[in-house]
Amino acid sequence: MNAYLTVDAGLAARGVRLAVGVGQGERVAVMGPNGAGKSTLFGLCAGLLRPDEGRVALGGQVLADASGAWIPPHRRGIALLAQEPLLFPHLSVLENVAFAPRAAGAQRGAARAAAGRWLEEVGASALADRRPAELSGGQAQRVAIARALAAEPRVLLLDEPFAALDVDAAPALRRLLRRVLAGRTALVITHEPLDAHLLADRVLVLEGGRAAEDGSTAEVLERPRSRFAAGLAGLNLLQGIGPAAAAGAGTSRSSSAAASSGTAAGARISIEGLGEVSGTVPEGADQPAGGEAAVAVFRPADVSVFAPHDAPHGSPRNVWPATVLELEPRGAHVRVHCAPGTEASRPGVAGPSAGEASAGAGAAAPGILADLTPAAAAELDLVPGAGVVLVVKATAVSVYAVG
Ligand SMILES: Nc1ncnc2c1ncn2[C@@H]1O[C@H](COP(=O)(O)OP(=O)(O)OP(=O)(O)O)[C@@H](O)[C@H]1O
Repeated sequence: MNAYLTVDAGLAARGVRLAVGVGQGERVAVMGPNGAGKSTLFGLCAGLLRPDEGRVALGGQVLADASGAWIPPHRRGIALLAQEPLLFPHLSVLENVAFAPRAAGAQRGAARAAAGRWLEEVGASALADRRPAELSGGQAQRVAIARALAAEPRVLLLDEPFAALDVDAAPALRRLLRRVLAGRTALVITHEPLDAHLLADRVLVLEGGRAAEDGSTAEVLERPRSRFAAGLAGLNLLQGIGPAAAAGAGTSRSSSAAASSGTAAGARISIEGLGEVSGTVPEGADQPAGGEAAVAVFRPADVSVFAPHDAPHGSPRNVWPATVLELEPRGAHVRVHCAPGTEASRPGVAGPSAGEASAGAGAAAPGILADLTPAAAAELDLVPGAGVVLVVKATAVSVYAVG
């Protein structure tokens, strides 16, 4: 791996084993559910944790390895910006920022001059003489950013930089970070897809202590491979497998099947509890192969909901009986959470048993979200437990291999 920062390391006690490379000047959004290993990744980089497997290296220098090599945190050239600003309460804002160049050996005057420049950079010059207790959350975070940058770090680690801020303070800080992170090597833990788009070139999704997805921000959020990333992007994602070789289609299924039809590459995948799902293979994605892992991805807004007796028939549509689990008002629309399957499953659509359906999302049959107008939801008289039929056109479903 030709990377500037390399974390090919693990901590067995935490069930974390990561192999991640970050290029110089690359900005990576680190995302994942609670306990996925995001903080552990930061701890390994910053020198707060020692790996018991593998190594962490920066610019060709080993920072830590399982055999005991160890560069202490303050000599790594890695700055960690925590959720809380963590300023020294007894120092002025200027002195807080000057602390980093001072610690690196700069003379007092030079350190204060550098601090002044960084405060200007983050738009906080007017705060120079205040104490941290006299700052708002947003102001304190600006000062913390100036202090992190004043250390001239080789790598900047930001742990949910807006988490502790008022919603009002976040947009300005987001703009500031977008500007100051340009061209820097940075990792940002965030739960916000917006931040992944604005602050990062790449998204790394961790799940269960492993990297589950790693790709350009657009790729991961527009063509997710995991349910977690699909959820971030506000998309439905059903996991399945490519079809067994279709009758008469030979054994090798490739994009030639679609190419020969002269239309967008169409494909079907099999989903446990739902049966076959039809969709199209997006440009650049891989055609699902027989028996290999594949996903079907579609927007909640593309899911139509019908009363059971009103459902339209015929291809090229996906038609799934389902049970309403929950209605979630979301301003201009209502998000309907559904579990596919009812006792009265339609012929040709293999629904899960009622028991599976009531287990809801996360069970064998995954949950499906549909966005309706409030008027449509009212007209259908939707309530939790109601039986419905979900219909999604094949053209609205992306299917692709994720193996
Ligand atoms: N101090 C600790 N001691 C032992 N195990 C820990 C400790 N902190 C975290 N873990 C475990 O290590 C694993 C990774 O946790 P980590 O804190 O890195 O996840 P995270 O993605 O940062 O989660 P969150 O979003 O909740 O902060 C989890 O299984 C967690 O339970």
